[in-house]
Amino acid sequence: MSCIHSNIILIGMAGAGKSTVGRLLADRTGRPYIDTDDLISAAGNGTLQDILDRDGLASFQALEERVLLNLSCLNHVIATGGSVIYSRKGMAHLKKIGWIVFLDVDLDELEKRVRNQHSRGLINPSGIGFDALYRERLPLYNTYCDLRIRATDLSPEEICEIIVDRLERQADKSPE
Ligand SMILES: Nc1ncnc2c1ncn2[C@@H]1O[C@H](COP(=O)(O)OP(=O)(O)OP(=O)(O)O)[C@@H](O)[C@H]1O
Ligand SMILES: O=C(O)C1=C[C@@H](O)[C@@H](O)[C@H](O)C1
Ligand SMILES: [Mg+2]
Repeated sequence: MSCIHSNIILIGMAGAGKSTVGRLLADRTGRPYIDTDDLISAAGNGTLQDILDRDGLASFQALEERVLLNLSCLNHVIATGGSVIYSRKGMAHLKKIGWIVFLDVDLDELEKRVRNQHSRGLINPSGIGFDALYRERLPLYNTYCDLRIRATDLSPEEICEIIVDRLERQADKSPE
């Protein structure tokens, strides 16, 4: 989908900076900001880890899918949870309503940022280590994205400017 009038949707691993960049990008582009993790927390009455511990993985993923399918906004910035790529239906819906940007951060940097792997509601269906989880997910993030940003050595502000620049170039190309 064209990015001009649609949502800008950030995907990537836990710790990639989706929420940090998402808030900046919302301010910079004057779009409202939504974080699907907040919607899951509200719908599930607890932190992500509470919901996982209380209801189990399958229920968490069903709730996440419902949250994604219920998104009907336009022109928002949407930060997602790292696990959205496990929902085929959810991702098909996101592709319809927005322009998907993958924040691609190297494993070494993610490991430095994600210290609380066992309490942050990490979705790990195969029960593997963080490095294997990264390798399992990488092809999925790449498959679903419209734009990939190699974000490892960039500040949130620099990432935000790259996205804005792409948006503006897209706007220049569109017919009146
Ligand atoms: N570009 C960046 N450079 C350095 N640190 C960053 C960058 N972006 C985010 N961070 C830091 O990394 C951590 C994780 O960021 P953030 O919560 O935005 O990630 P996320 O992708 O939303 O993760 P999750 O999937 O868990 O919601 C935070 O401590 C944040 O300050
Ligand atoms: O990457 C993940 O599996 C997730 C990380 C959490 O921060 C949340 O975004 C959500 O629980 C999924
Ligand atoms: Mg986040």
